[in-house]
Amino acid sequence: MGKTGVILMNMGGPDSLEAVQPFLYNLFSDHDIIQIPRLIQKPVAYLISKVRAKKTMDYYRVMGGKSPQKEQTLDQADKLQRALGDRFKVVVALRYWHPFTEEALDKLFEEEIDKILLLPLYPQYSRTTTGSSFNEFYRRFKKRGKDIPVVEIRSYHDHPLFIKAWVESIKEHIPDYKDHYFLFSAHSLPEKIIKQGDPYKDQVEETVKLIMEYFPDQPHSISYQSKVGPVKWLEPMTEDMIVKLAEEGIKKLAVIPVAFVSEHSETLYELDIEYGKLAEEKGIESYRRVPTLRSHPLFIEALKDIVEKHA
Ligand SMILES: C=CC1=C(C)c2cc3[nH]c(cc4nc(cc5[nH]c(cc1n2)c(C)c5CCC(=O)O)C(CCC(=O)O)=C4C)c(C)c3C=C
Ligand SMILES: [Fe+2]
Ligand SMILES: [Fe+2]
Repeated sequence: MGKTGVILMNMGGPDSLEAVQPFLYNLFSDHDIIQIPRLIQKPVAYLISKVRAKKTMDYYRVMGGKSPQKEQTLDQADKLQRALGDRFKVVVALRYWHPFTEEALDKLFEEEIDKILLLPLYPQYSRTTTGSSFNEFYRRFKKRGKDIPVVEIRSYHDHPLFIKAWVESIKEHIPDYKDHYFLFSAHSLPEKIIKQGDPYKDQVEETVKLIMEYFPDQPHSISYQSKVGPVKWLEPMTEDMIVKLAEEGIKKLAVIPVAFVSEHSETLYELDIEYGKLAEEKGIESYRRVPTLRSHPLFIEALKDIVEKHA
């Protein structure tokens, strides 16, 4: 009997400054994340990536020259593999930088596999993230000509252990959390995508509602970060919210990146550096950011439970 393969899926990030432009090219070439007319998508992606790379490289320079997402995802895979044991084989497929889906499949098929589970490291489903990783998987998998059943885990935004992991992590990192206002910050999305039926916003709200059941009476709100380009994205924007809260007299703010499970430019640069500075300028005295879940034991337990229930 073969093993059950588990493919952990994430976005990936540049692992050097030289990788920033090709990483951005891969991202803007993806029709699932950005709808540029197909005929011109690749040349336009090339132009945008060339222009944007300069600014994006500045973020990564400040972060030590790379995104830590790959290391953190590999660590999650390692811990999950140990938790699941030998009947499973866990591999990592990143969408826009190494290890790509093709590399993940090579590694997976070094052994006999009789079932595949697709496990995104995006707790809330969006067709721009999870949907894109699934589509990339099927394109590559089809070419292998293997007749193996595939199970999609679309989201786990409401999984009790995922919620518990956030609750414990908030308490661990901000022991005086009761004095802080909770600002849940999630990656934004173009509003058009939500109007077309993407469940992302509803699922983010559900995650927050379930976390807040453990913190009755704690003042809190949700905002969205990291808008790209000129179209309308989900609001309120995190930076506007920080200014508004400061103006309302909030002095202690805890920012909780509820849609991310590893660190990258959006947390280490945008939340910590950019918005940290903004908060200070606006008079916030305690600006604290809860780390992403990474390999928090309860998060690994959550992933293990999700895999076992789908296996
Ligand atoms: C162009 C449109 C984009 C959409 C739609 C989008 C959705 C989306 N993204 C994440 C998570 C991450 N995005 C990251 C980087 C990043 N994202 C975009 C564009 C869109 N994202 C760009 C251009 C970039 C590169 C950085 C920049 O130039 O600003 C990252 C960080 C990667 C890393 O540093 O390792 C993450 C994580 C989600 C969850 C999401 C929709 C729900
Ligand atoms: Fe993004
Ligand atoms: Fe950003």
